[in-house]
Amino acid sequence: MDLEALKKDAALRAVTFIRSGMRVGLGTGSTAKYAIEELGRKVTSGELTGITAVATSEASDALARAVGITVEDLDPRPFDVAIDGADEIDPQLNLIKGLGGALLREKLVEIQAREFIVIADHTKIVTALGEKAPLPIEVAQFGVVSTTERLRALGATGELRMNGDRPFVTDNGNFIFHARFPAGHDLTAAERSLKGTLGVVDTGLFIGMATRAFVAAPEGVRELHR
Ligand SMILES: O=C(CO)[C@H](O)[C@H](O)COP(=O)(O)O
Repeated sequence: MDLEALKKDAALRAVTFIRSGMRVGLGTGSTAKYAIEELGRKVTSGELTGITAVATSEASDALARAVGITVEDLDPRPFDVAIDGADEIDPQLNLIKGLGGALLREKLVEIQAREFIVIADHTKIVTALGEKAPLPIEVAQFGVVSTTERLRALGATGELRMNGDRPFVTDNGNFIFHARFPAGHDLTAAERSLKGTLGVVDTGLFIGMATRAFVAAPEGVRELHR
């Protein structure tokens, strides 16, 4: 079974949690895409009515509108459900997110979700965050060299995410630094100092936010709880 089929399996399971009238947070990335498409199918077929959504990126916003979902701006009302992918998932459902470049809007939306469901294929499961993926950190463009020096002083190595020969620019006009830390570095403990670093807008550490995960493997979809 290929990874795309697994991502879709996980996404479809998560969408079964959405009921008519719900306000939904829509994630970003290749797994979240399947959830948005499935939700659009249920909305346009009339299986679900009264759905409103907020998207976590311009790309997901455009996709959601294209498949018939009513998309709104973010306001302080809670979401009944938010569904999104992840780059790493630890046993407590702490996450690394943001390799798709959308971590800030994802965190802004998912922090307001009563139920934040993570969808992924089995390759995203780790025993400790940072095992496989770099940690994406969104940084202001202005002073980026100074900011990355401050991050290096905290033990990070890494580089700016590039788009061809220029730094990748997020939907919010910022850059992304892909940080790596020495083996055994406790990323959840480092969150406060990383976030407190001048020039850092936010990190891809999503600690204590996910309530549930659907993780698809060739044997089937596993449901995980915090
Ligand atoms: O955090 C994200 C985007 O900022 C994505 O959810 C994460 O990168 C997983 O993406 P994919 O489903 O394509 O593997």
